[in-house]
Amino acid sequence: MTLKQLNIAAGIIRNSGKEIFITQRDASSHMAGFWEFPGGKIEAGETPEQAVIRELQEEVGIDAKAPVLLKTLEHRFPDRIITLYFFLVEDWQGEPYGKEGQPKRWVKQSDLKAEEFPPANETVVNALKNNEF
Ligand SMILES: Nc1nc2c([nH]c(=O)n2[C@@H]2O[C@H](COP(=O)(O)OP(=O)(O)OP(=O)(O)O)[C@@H](O)[C@H]2O)c(=O)[nH]1
Ligand SMILES: [Mg+2]
Repeated sequence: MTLKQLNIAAGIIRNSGKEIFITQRDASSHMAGFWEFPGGKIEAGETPEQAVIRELQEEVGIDAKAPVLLKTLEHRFPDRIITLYFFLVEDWQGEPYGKEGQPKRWVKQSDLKAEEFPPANETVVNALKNNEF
């Protein structure tokens, strides 16, 4: 079996109070029940930046301005290999909400918990916790 290769762009939406907006993955999805930075698959012909802007419109209803690429990493799951592009979003229009009905919350950056996220997020979540970004 060949592994599925996916490219994903995700947005770390951070407000001026150093809180981050996270959403919970649907019960029927890959990594169900884990919390995530909203985002999704980069489509053919899209740059990672274009993808994160589109995904944030679709999933949380904001217009992200000037997302900044923080980190790119690859993670091998048993059934797939994903390349993740994590963008910091500190400037946007609108108020983020769970546009697809998904649970959401704002969490203080220092209170993020790596174990609430898919394993691929560990280094980024720990870097945020440690104020490296
Ligand atoms: N959005 C997002 N996906 C993540 C994160 N961490 C992580 O491992 N993933 C994985 O990356 C993939 C993201 O795909 P997705 O399901 O969000 O894709 P999508 O929004 O395009 O969904 P769709 O295909 O249902 O339309 C999933 O396999 C998910 O488990 C994260 O922080 N944010
Ligand atoms: Mg998604």
